[in-house]
Amino acid sequence: MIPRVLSIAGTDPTGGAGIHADLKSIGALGGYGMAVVTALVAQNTQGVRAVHVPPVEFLTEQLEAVSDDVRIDAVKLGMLHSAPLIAVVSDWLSRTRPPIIVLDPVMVATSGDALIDRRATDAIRDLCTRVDLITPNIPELAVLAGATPATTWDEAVVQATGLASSSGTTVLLKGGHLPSDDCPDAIVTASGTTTIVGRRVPTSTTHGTGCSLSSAMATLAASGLSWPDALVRAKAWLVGAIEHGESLHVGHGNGPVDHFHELRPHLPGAGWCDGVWALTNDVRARVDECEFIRGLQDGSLDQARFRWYLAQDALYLADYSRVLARASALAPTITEQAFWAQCAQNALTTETQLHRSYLDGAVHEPGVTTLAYTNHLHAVAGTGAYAEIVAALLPCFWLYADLGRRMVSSDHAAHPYHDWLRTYADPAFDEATRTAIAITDRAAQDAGIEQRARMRAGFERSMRHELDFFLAPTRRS
Ligand SMILES: Nc1ncnc2c1ncn2[C@@H]1O[C@H](COP(=O)(O)OP(=O)(O)O)[C@@H](O)[C@H]1O
Ligand SMILES: Cc1ncc(COP(=O)(O)OP(=O)(O)O)c(N)n1
Repeated sequence: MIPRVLSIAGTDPTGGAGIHADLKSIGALGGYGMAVVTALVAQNTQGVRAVHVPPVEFLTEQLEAVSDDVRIDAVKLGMLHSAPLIAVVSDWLSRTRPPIIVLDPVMVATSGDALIDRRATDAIRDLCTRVDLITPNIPELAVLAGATPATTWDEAVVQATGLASSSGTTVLLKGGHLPSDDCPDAIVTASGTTTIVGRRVPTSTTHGTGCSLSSAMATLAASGLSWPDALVRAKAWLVGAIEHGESLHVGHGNGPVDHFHELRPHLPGAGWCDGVWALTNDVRARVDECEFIRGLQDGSLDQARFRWYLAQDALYLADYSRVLARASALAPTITEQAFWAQCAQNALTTETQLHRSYLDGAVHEPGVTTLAYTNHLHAVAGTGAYAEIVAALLPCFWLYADLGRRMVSSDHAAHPYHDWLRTYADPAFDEATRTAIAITDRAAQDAGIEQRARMRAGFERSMRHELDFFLAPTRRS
């Protein structure tokens, strides 16, 4: 039987959170989604602008319109906004008695905006005793537990166990807000904890993850899974959705996740780049953590090390430009030919202009890591087909555009590396990166299995060379 799942929540016109995320999540996990709106929220990926709450009588009308006609297998409660709305929902739950009720005690959005009336907290606490699963994030757990927000997983487990005991129900403890490299979640009852380990995806596309997880849990429980089994499945799906979020290109703040990422493998090659990008998550996490990148971002990087890096990068770009020209020569269309030719020229002009502004004009010798990277690119260009060449070229675009986009928040006119930060956060560079990704996706679509494997190997190797390139300046004595 296909579970009929009702979301009672607020809206998000950009489709990332609230009932929109709920309906997508319910559908993605095999349920039939329905929705009753509690509040209309003018929000986007950057924040909440306004909240409009229709009269409470209209909430009752909506709830009864559904329950008078449809047999409901599970209910997910999201943004309930204020005590009068909670009273209406609570009364309706007592009368209709849905078999499964999941409460996401929504209080604050990722942007920091309040989504609940301060006086409603007591009503939410009371509602906790009447549901089957509560899914608070770390700040919400602290409010419900009457404590300060946990800073460690062990502390959070203690708070969740207390909440499970006081409310007499099950708590899904979420590790998203903890400052750790991993991202565990757990099913916590008064008598024990089942932890489901998970890795943390280094991304800002996490808008609506709480809404999505709670709706997924309601849907999976209504399909017959136990809470721990439902969490294993929901978490695997959600991590994939988070990983694919960036390719949606929705908004300029914390973007949404891609709820339907599991539906796309039937498109051969489509999303190929996203797949290999995800395969290099670990390497990119090491780039983020390395001394050079941290120092570049906060301005503490030693100037001599930066100049050495730039000198190596100028040598690298001269060779990179030759390989871009080779891609242009092999391109199957005039448009792609022109695109790569333009990139080859930019590598020699726009990017090296930045280098010249910092360097003294002295001639430098390529270091071992520079030679290793350019040798790899020339080897692919010498023997590989067009698809393999563009795949090997891609990490240099994508990694710098990604770093530029994420690091620009640290930039200011007096930042010692202002020009570098500005060059790679340039929207034109981001646009060129998207074109390179689209071309590589198309090339992967036309490639056979073996050629796609070579593309993948070339992409991964280039990404490892990128990491070595950033490690080299600080490894020198
Ligand atoms: N960067 C991330 N990588 C992987 N999983 C994440 C990440 N951020 C959040 N999650 C997961 O998303 C879900 C929601 O978590 P959390 O952010 O704690 O709640 P909320 O979205 O309600 O603030 C949890 O399953 C959490 O583990
Ligand atoms: C209408 C609405 N409901 C809930 C939220 C918060 O959603 P959540 O899943 O906790 O995601 P973040 O906003 O924390 O990313 C919302 N924003 N809007």
